[in-house]
Amino acid sequence: MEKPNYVIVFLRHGESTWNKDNRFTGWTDVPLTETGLQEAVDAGKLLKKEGYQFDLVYTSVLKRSLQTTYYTLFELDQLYLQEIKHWRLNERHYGALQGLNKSETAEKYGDEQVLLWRRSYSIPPPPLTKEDERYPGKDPKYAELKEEDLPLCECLKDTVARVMPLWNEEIVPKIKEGKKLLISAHGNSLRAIVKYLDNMSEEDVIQLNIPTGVPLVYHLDAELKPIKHFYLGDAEEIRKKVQSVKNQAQKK
Ligand SMILES: O=C(O)[C@@H](CO)OP(=O)(O)O
Repeated sequence: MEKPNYVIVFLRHGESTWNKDNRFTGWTDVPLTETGLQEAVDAGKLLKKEGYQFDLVYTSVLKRSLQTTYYTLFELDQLYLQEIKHWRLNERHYGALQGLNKSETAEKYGDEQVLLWRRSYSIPPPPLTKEDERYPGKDPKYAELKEEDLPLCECLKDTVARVMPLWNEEIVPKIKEGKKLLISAHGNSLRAIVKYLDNMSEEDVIQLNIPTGVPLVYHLDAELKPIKHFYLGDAEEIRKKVQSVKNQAQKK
């Protein structure tokens, strides 16, 4: 088997309160549930058991990713690590869908429309207005951002466009320095990175669903091309978790 030049681990946050309520979340800053906290602890235990240690951590600025990182690093006994919190790793902005129940939205607009909003590459959800309370320009977390960087909604293509500058300008140099990185983020910001790394087609990325709280390991060659990737944990459990993400927007 080809020996990797670099190893990087991605982690989607554990279950959030809005995952549990089955609502479109995006940039809404909701916390983890008890189950989500436990998923983060379990991810840390698993990483420890498998011998993973990190040099540096990247997270989004949303608390479900920050809480997950904290509990995971606690189990790894690596809370001392430097943690870079960056808005470019935030979840995809779900626009005016944020707050709506996914299956009720499917009842109203149909499964096909909701699948396009959730998983298509270039069809954005309906946008917010700048007057909307949910507009990121009203949130002090984003006070330093330029107006053109504040989304009203995003399709996955838009998320790729905002994640990639961080990937190329900051994360890639760190990988090349030999730093072992943990990237703690979200279902769709991780889909954006995985699409790029695996050079997935716009059609194939529709089928990509990333489960909560399961470490996703990538082995990369010298050019940072993936040699292989795999989830840590029980294959059947992971299959069920992926399936449940996929089915979230089914009509009741
Ligand atoms: O609501 C969201 O922000 C995301 C992740 O929870 O949902 P989906 O899997 O439907 O893209």
